Amino acid sequence: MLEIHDLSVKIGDKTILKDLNLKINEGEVHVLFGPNGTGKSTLIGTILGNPKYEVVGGEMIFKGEDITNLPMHERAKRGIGILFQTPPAIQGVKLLDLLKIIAKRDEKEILKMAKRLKFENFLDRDVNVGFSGGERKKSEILQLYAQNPDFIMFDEPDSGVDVENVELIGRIINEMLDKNKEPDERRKSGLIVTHLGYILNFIDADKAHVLYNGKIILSGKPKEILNRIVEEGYEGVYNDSTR
Ligand SMILES: Nc1ncnc2c1ncn2[C@@H]1O[C@H](COP(=O)(O)OP(=O)(O)OP(=O)(O)O)[C@@H](O)[C@H]1O
Repeated sequence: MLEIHDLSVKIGDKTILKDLNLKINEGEVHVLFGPNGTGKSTLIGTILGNPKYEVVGGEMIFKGEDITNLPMHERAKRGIGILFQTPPAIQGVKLLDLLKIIAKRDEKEILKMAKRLKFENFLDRDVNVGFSGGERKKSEILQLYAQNPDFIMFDEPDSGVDVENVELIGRIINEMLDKNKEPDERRKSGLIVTHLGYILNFIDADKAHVLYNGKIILSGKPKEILNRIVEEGYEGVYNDSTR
């Protein structure tokens, strides 16, 4: 679904990502770990097409098409979606009205999902205005569910969410990524940035990567990678990778 070849990205005159390679097949969910400031949000923003990030080398191929120079809305049209770390509030727009505009699913399905998220009482409120951290996450999940993109990036879906809701959100993300279907019926793919990995108890992730100083230094099974990070720290993992 998504192939990234030798991607290098700058912000201003600072190079953040260096010759990065990543391949996420249809039906796969990948996890991205890495210390603060290492370029995780930069990678997500670059895939999304945020003009703040300047691609100075390499290419991004999505569903066989080179999207490296496509504007953001064209990428969204092709099925790239995101759950932001800190989503914006939209004064004067009711959540239900926004959902109706962006929906690629039946309204009944969306209302059912709102109930599952225990969020039906928020549909008449302005989008994200005065919402708590966890409520914003639910609002964004509901918007993503309505949009139904094929490739979804999650930037710290567990930040600011309590234990009970991490489980609920994790299970819903798992379903949105087709993980409750048989492997050969899965059509969605995802990339999840998480610091603590707790949400991975509820999401069936296929592969994890460690991003360090703008490069992927290690890839493997999510639980094994997480254990290594906990045991050795990022610096230890990096030192091992250079031996
Ligand atoms: N506008 C900017 N000007 C200069 N440097 C920037 C700018 N925006 C981001 N950076 C730098 O780019 C680097 C990568 O940032 P990025 O947000 O991608 O890291 P991250 O891995 O997502 O970090 P975190 O885990 O803390 O969210 C950081 O050193 C950051 O300071």
